[in-house]
Amino acid sequence: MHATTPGTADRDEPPAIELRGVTKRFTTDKATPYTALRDLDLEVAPGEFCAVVGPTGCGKSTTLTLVSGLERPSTGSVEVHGRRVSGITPGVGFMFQTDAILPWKTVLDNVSAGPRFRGTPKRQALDDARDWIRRVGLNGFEDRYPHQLSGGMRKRVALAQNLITEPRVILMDEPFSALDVQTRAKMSTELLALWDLTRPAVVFVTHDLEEAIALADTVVVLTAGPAATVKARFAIDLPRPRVVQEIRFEPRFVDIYHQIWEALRAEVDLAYAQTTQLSAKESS
Ligand SMILES: Nc1ncnc2c1ncn2[C@@H]1O[C@H](COP(=O)(O)OP(=O)(O)OP(=O)(O)O)[C@@H](O)[C@H]1O
Repeated sequence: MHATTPGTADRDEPPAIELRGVTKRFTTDKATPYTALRDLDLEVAPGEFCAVVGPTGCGKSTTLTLVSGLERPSTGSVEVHGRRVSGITPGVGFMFQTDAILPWKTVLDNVSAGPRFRGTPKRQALDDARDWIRRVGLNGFEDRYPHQLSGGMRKRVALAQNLITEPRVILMDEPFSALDVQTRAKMSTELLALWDLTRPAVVFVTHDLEEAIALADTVVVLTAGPAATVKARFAIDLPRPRVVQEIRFEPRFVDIYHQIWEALRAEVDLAYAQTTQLSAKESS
């Protein structure tokens, strides 16, 4: 695997995302605070698709909340496009496990809500929303309400809601984990095609190493918590465009999977051992 030249990165441009020496402690009801992350460095270039994997509870979501500005680091710095994050970061889109679409609004109103909130005139916002609804494959569903859509369709609405605002950074926390396996792979391929239209930097958190490799330019492996940090970073040299449903059968994909799994396995085992020890202690 060699270093990638992601997206449309310009040599003089600052990284899209840069975390330097980040430690994050949470205060808990116990006497000592819980250190979720320690001395974590992470850099994502403009246009780069970065997947973050690691054992359960290691701090993947916490890393995203620091980039989004929802949480502040205890020490260290977090920058987006060369600016230190303080408060909610503008120009950043989010997609989480549970979608944030409004049940009482139609698809069209959901997708146009963001631009309207930002002051785009109604007609323009509706035209742009129709364009994005078409791009995510929901032509003809503009007047449906979320409860009238399948899980995959709701994810498409959430994608359109994000992409219509043309974010330069998108943070995704297991966005497709609630979908069945086939829909999930299809959505992943569609995500790559849509990402290619505007090439935002993406940080995609997942438990699924196959999904991470199929999507990303770079896979970052975190260590088991507490005090998680970056264990290793792998550049994924699989050609694009990729069809997620098929790429996992390529011999190169299997090679890469083995290499990354070597790094990840020890952390997963450690996290598992910690959890089982903890529950044994609690039940004794
Ligand atoms: N607000 C908080 N207060 C106290 N502890 C927290 C808080 N948020 C997260 N933590 C702890 O920090 C650690 C990292 O949590 P985080 O949700 O970032 O992990 P994760 O890798 O995303 O987990 P998963 O893979 O299970 O989704 C966990 O031990 C969690 O309990």
